[in-house]
Amino acid sequence: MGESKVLVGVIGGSGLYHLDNLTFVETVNPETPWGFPSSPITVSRLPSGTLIAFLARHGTGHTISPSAVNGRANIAALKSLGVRAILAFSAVGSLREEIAPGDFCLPSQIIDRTKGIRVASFFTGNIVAHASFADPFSKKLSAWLEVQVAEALKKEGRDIKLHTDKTIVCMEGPQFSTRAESLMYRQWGGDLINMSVVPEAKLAREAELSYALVATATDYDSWRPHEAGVTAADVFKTLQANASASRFVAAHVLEELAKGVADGDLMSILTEEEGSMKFSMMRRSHVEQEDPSAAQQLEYILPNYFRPSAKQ
Ligand SMILES: CSC[C@H]1O[C@H](OP(=O)(O)O)[C@H](O)[C@@H]1O
Ligand SMILES: Nc1ncnc2[nH]cnc12
Repeated sequence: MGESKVLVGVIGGSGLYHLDNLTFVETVNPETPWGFPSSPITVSRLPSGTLIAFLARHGTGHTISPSAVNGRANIAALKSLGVRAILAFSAVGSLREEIAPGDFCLPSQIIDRTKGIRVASFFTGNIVAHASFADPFSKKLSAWLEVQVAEALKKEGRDIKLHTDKTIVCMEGPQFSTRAESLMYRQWGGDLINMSVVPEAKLAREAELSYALVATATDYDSWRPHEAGVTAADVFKTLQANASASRFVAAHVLEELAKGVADGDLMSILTEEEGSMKFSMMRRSHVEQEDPSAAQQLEYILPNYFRPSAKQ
């Protein structure tokens, strides 16, 4: 990898275990203070020369259930490579008639229905922080993606629809929802449902990384009257086609991002969240009770605040 840093990380979800058209550079498997990521990370070079990192959320053989994904290790490992922004892909159920299986979506809001069994923060020791999460996806990155994903889907040529500004429900799983839950999520304003975006988006925010989700619909979940409820077989039917469209979209988006960064006009998108944790921490400069091991762990993701010389 030499001196060059990896600017963008891609997290592949169900069905998306690798990307296309990239020049392989190396595979790395950093051990973070929170353990190893879900899969070794593939570092590749785009045609323009920019490096990107790819990580399979459920492992390359899809061996990790959504509740067992080590989100902290995944986010920390990507950050340790120099990544500033994450493009995450996810297979989702649709809670709306107009979002059909095969459609793409860039959500803007999350309803968290995970059950507290996933570790959802880097701040679990005696250093307390409350990250701002009103807008869970990076706004500039999502707005830029809207244009780029639409352009990519047009080029792809299969007339795939793109929806924006939607709300995604993240449930615990691994079982799918009941009909009553599915109907309730619609009443709550949910448009999509998955099992993965929490805590990934929360951890990315704590690590000051720009984060956006590219969701691809695989099914109508279980809210439609007179229709059978969703099964894994339904999801598998569209998974391969969605993954191939996602690879096409990723190739286009990453190349455009690399061009923009080289021209100097996109760096502000990649660094949108940088500095956002500065006033989120309850550290009091006159209190010397901070656990040095907690500070040392946090230095891995937030070196600007936790390098020994950076104590505020
Ligand atoms: C295979 S259906 C349920 C499974 O698919 C989605 O995974 P990902 O978000 O990683 O694409 C969903 O969140 C569930 O984990
Ligand atoms: N219906 C659904 N519920 C939760 N996660 C999903 N991923 C794909 N389809 C899903």
